[in-house]
Amino acid sequence: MKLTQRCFGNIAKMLDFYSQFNPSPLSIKQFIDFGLSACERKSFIFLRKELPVRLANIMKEIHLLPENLLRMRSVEIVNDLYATSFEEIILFEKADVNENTLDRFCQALVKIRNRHTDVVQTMAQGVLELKESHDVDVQTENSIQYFLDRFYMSRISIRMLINQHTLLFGGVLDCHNRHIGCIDPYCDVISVVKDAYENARFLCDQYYMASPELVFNQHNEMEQGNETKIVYVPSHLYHMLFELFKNSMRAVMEHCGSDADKYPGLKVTVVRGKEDICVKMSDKGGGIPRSQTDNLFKYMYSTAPQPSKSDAHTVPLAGYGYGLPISRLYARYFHGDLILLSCEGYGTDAIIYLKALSNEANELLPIFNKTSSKFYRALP
Ligand SMILES: CS(=O)(=O)N1CCC(Oc2ccc(-c3c(C(=O)NC[C@H]4CC[C@H](C(=O)O)CC4)noc3-c3cc(Cl)c(O)cc3O)cc2)CC1
Repeated sequence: MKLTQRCFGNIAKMLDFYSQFNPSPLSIKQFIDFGLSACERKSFIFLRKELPVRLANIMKEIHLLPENLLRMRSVEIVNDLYATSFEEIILFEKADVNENTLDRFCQALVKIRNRHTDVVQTMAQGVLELKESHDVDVQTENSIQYFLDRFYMSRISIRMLINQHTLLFGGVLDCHNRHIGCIDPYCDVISVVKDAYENARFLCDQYYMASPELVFNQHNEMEQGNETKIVYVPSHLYHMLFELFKNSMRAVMEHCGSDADKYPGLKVTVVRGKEDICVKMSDKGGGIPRSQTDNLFKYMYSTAPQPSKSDAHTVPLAGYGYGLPISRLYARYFHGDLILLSCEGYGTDAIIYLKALSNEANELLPIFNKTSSKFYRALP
């Protein structure tokens, strides 16, 4: 049954109910402290309210999108996925808290996570469908940029909550694993840098038959001489670094030409300060004009026909067009950032800023309210 038919039923009332609550941001410290106490009942009671709140907040924004985007087939598919998941979660609203309920809840979370696996690509397809069927003015493009940043941030946060619960209580316990859910309390930044480099280098070698070397150093202002560790989600850090390495390698190889006998290395500097941990990646890939830098973060600018699976090996370093904007969302999710400083004619520095202290690394969550609604209301 399509969303529209369901929307006139009970779901519309429940959406209004849950969207009146603001999402409750958690810090990495709270995730860790909760994970160490590991009480499944408490987690269930928190999530059976918080997940519908986060889903309802972003669903209300989806419904405010410009008609011509909302009617794109792929956007309708995403809309229905969210409605289905919302309906499944609110079934637990008044459930008895017992073993059976807790098991069914875990299973429901896994089912929801799997259902939403391809949402990034599906939404990108929706944007492509809009570009190919309508003229998109600057105002609409800006509203799509605003919405997608909030939509993907919401998705990152919902998957974080689901992953923590299913990893902590989903049954596969590995007592040798020091991770708390998907968080590593002692994440070694340099080892994630090396992992991301090796995987990006593999793709670069496949396509260009060569790749730039990695040169790295670290400076620990707080514990001189010690390696930089952070309480963080390694997979988030890896995603950001892998994207930046692909971009730097592509720039260097294209700038120097694939017949060069030597390529300028990629320099990575990791700095542990009092408040920030910075990971700076510097390349001599020729850089981009300042006038073009912002475009690299634009979903509409970079949305291109998705490489088919068979093409994936032909242009391995080009993403679906969302790699960089979503990497910036991962950095911002726990109150960090990702910035580009390019010098046209020379090269580009990309800096990832992360919060050094886990109690300052708070989730940054989109909130549906009059302000955000106004942003959409002006749209045609
Ligand atoms: C949306 S996405 O996330 O999916 N994604 C964004 C990334 C894009 O691929 C790339 C990759 C590299 C570059 C690039 C160039 C470059 O290409 N210069 C040469 C052109 C300079 C303008 C010039 C013009 O004026 O048009 C035409 C040549 N120079 O410096 C970089 C660079 C960029 C990033 Cl972000 C970086 O981290 C490191 C870098 O060295 C650009 C684009 C795929 C899509």
